[in-house]
Parts: sequence; C-alpha cells; structure tokens
Amino acid sequence: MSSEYDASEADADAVSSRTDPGVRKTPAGQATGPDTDTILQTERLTKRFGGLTAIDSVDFGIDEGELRCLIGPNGAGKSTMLKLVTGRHEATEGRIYYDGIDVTELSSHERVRRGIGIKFQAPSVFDSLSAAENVRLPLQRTGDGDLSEPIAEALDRVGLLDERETPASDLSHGQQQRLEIGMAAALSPSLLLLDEPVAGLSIEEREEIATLVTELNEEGMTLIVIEHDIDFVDRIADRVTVLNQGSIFREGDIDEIRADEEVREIYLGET
Ligand SMILES: Nc1ncnc2c1ncn2[C@@H]1O[C@H](COP(=O)(O)OP(=O)(O)OP(=O)(O)O)[C@@H](O)[C@H]1O
Repeated sequence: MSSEYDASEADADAVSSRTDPGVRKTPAGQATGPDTDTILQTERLTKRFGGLTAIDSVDFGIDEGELRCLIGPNGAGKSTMLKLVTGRHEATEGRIYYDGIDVTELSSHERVRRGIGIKFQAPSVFDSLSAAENVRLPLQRTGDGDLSEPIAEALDRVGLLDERETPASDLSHGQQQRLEIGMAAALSPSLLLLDEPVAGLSIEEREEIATLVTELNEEGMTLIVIEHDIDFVDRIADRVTVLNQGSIFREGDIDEIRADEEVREIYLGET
C-alpha cells in the first residue's frame, strides 16, 4: 500500500501555492505536441523522500489513445509516478511534458484543467453524500449553473444512474469504485490515471470495471492503470510498463511481459 502521510499533501500545497506556473515549450516538450502521438513524456523524472529514491530518473512516455498498465512489486514507485504526473507530488528533479507543454511546475488544479484526471488508490467518495452529490463535486469545480445533465451523463457512463439518490455508503464496493471512476471521468480528461481500480473486488465486479475502462479508452481517453492483478492487466492493456525500485524494468505487450522470466521473478514472485 502507498504511504499517504503528510509529505504528499505538503508537496501538493507547495506546488499549488506558486503564482508563476513556469509553462514553457522546450524541445522535449514539443515531443508531446501536435506533431507527435505522444501525449505524456517524462524526462529523468526523480522523486526522493528524504534518503529514499522512489522514482529514479525515469523517462516514461505514452501515446494518445493508449491504455497502458503500470505494474511492479509493492514499493516499486507506481503510485508516486502517478502523483508526480498529477502534481500531488512535486518532482525532485526532471521534467514532465503533457500535450505540448512543460507541466512540471503547474499546480494540480491547473493540470486537471488541462485534462489530467486521477482516481487515487485511497477511497475518496464521501459516504454520507449520494452518488449524484459525489459526482457534482468535481463538476462544480469547473462549471456552475444547472449541472443535472452532466451529473446524469457521468453516472450513466459508469452504470449508476439508477443509484443517483443512494448514499455512497450504501453502494457495493464495486459500485463505489465505479463512482470514483465516474468522478474522475466527469470532466472528460484526455489522460485518466487509475490507481488500483479493482483492488478487493469480486470477479464479476472486476469484469464490470474492465468493460468500463475499455469503453472509456474506446471513447478516446488515454489511460494509465496501476494494477496488481495480471489477469485484469491481460484483459485491458495495450502495453505494459514494469516498474521496479523506482526505474522502468521492462516495457512491452502483455504477452512479452508475461513470458519474461526476470519480470516473473520480480513481479509475479515466480522463479
Ligand atoms: N509520502 C511519502 N513519504 C515517504 N515515502 C513515501 C511516500 N510515498 C511513497 N513513499 C515510499 O516510496 C516508495 C514507492 O512507493 P509507492 O507507493 O509509489 O509504491 P507502489 O509501487 O505504488 O507500491 P504499492 O503497490 O504497494 O502501492 C515506497 O518505498 C514508499 O514507502
């Protein structure tokens, strides 16, 4: 499990309090611009927590329209990687380019505005609020007026329209996960990051999430999904990136990754 103590929040605050967003185009930034398929590219991205290097000089790229799975053993740096992309963590070194610009210094809020969405590993729905009230929260950050139509659309997208008045606490675990994905997808991000969307779910609930994630991708959303369940990864992924000890260990399609003996050793616990 990810550590979620104050350092991450402090980082987010530090980033969001900046007044100069530091947006600038650089040659590497142009690598994510209109003349290329690459929507996200990191360059020697590094995150240290005190003496611990959680992400170690990583160059990670993903094409627009891809559905990429990020796998690796516990503590490999997967969640940290996503939090760096969203701005919840501030990079220690390196750059992050997204859709043609350098977003390294941008606040989380600004990155959301530019089309980066995330569903965190830790639950973020409000139990006492209904499904509709939960979906309203991200929508009212950017829009005002009558939100009933976008709320209905967002709930419909994740199959929860009939549960719109149900308090989140009364939803099943699978429905809560779908609600969280609905909240992250409500603003129609270009890039959606999902941290362990099927953890603790039944086989049927996993299948529902697999279908939902695949549909979002078919609608044109680019997705990065962290997942431990290799069968789920097999079900959804185009390509797979294996992280280990803060570095990219392998990248390839799922069949190559499953057949790779060293990956099996570090990730699947097989010899
Ligand atoms: N806020 C933090 N403060 C200090 N160390 C942290 C913090 N967040 C993560 N770490 C450390 O960074 C390393 C990478 O953690 P991270 O949560 O990114 O791994 P992960 O691959 O997502 O693991 P898991 O699969 O268990 O969720 C771990 O050693 C973790 O303890």
